[in-house]
Amino acid sequence: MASISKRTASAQSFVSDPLLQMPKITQKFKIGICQLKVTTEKNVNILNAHNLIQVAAEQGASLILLPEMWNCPYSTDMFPKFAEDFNDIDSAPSFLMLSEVASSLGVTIIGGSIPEKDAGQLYNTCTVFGPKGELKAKHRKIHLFDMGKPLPGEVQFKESDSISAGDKPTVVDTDFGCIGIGICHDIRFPELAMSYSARGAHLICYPGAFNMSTGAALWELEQRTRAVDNQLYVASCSPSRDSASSYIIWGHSTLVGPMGEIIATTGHEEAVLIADIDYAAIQLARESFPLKSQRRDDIYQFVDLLG
Ligand SMILES: NC(=O)CC(=O)C(=O)O
Repeated sequence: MASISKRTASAQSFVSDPLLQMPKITQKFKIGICQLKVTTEKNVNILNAHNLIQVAAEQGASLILLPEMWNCPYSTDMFPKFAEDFNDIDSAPSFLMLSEVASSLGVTIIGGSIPEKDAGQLYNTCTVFGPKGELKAKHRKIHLFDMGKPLPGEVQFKESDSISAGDKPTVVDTDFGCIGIGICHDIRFPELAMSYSARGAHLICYPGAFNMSTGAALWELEQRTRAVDNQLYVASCSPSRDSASSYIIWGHSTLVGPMGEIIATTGHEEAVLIADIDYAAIQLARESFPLKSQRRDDIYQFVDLLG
């Protein structure tokens, strides 16, 4: 509890070239991706997340990623019931558990997302904790999952029925590189990934909960595209599948390398995926395909209004 008041929010770091920053960070490490089973009992979900974070750390992971909405079923009527106010940490057990387990295990946690309540609004929010349990960043999902015409056989979903959209991109400096955060539908916006790359991201983490049709069609494709276009690592983490729920989740949490290659993936059951990241692969990809210097800014330009 005492460490909470010392937390600092220091997202939004702006690094011009990730390769120049490499000596200051750990370049080779294991990521642990916890594809968690989510139930209708919040306390069960918290205990389960705690246990699987511990398993990931015991298997050597120093950076641990959780799924979108890991403390709550992915359903707009559930979000208000499971939401936590991070300004009132005594009533925010999910938030508190992440801080405490990061500190007790000495790991960095990209905390998936949970419903956050703040000033009468709800957000779909990812928190990032450093190895002393300090809150390093908070990302509120920017692009809400409001389906237009559903894909054949698909359920309709309108996230904005209960959630408000965030209004800031999030790039955070950690001991394990500069990490951009997007939540699920955020992955469909290449401009966000490009802006993270331009700010020096080595890795973009996407907690997500694609469903059976969007997952089969697009989950892997979107991750590989964001990775290869930006020549960086992409990690995704989904809840596991519950075939009895109203929104059936695809699963298949994955790590993709900077050439768009799948380094590790899993099926739809609960799993702890451990995979190696080596940022030297970013340099290799960029040496083979020096896209940055080959860009034709005289013909087209990417304008990052916040950059
Ligand atoms: N949770 C989501 O944002 C779901 C999504 O994007 C999808 O395609 O499914």
